[in-house]
Amino acid sequence: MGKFEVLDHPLIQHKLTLIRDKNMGTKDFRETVNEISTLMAYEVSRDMPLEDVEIETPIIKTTRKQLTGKKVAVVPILRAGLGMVDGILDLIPAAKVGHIGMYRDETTLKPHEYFVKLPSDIDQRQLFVVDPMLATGGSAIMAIDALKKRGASSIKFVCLVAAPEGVKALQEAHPDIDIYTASLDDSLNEDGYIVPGLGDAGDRLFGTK
Ligand SMILES: O=P(O)(O)OC[C@H]1O[C@H](OP(=O)(O)OP(=O)(O)O)[C@H](O)[C@@H]1O
Ligand SMILES: O=c1cc[nH]c(=O)[nH]1
Ligand SMILES: [Mg+2]
Repeated sequence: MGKFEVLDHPLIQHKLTLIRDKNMGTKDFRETVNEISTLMAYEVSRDMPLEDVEIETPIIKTTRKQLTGKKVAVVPILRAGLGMVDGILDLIPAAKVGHIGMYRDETTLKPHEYFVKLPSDIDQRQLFVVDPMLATGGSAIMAIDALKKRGASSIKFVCLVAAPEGVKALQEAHPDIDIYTASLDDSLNEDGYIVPGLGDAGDRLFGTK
């Protein structure tokens, strides 16, 4: 079974509380989601492998560490996942970005895929699949199905808020992936929204309500 981690750094927790407030406007919401995503990228990249490399400082030759292993691609689940991309690229600027478009039918809560555009070498890359909300888990499961079908094998899923139902479903469907969230919330309501949650992340990021 992959990891399941709640990233409880105080800065992440504080900023998450700020964006839960229904009175926060689009500009501040977008900026703060990016800030949280940068902090989460720092935590999620903790286990990136290092190798020894010989360098020469102005003083002596020495052997020090540099990153090795798979290069990264960030894969936002559209639309709301887009809100996390720039914050992650601030820390990992050389990462490629793939896009998976997914919307959840408001009545059935079933996800529908409408767009997939990925770097050609996703089978060689460490993927960070990002979406602020893991609710029923349907969208994340379908997005990761689409990635695996195209050869992806190293996948971390990063969200801001997760419902217990979504975590369970995602772990059952894809037991090999690591899941990182800033919060494990209480439950889902009858409309499929996370409680307490932060509302509709896509609408709040893009002002579409
Ligand atoms: O776990 P699930 O039950 O599948 O729900 C979570 C999905 O719902 C939201 O997207 P939405 O369908 O609202 O699309 P949007 O990002 O374009 O607003 C959210 O960003 C996730 O992708
Ligand atoms: O609470 C939720 C659930 C799904 N999608 C959202 O944007 N918010
Ligand atoms: Mg939405």
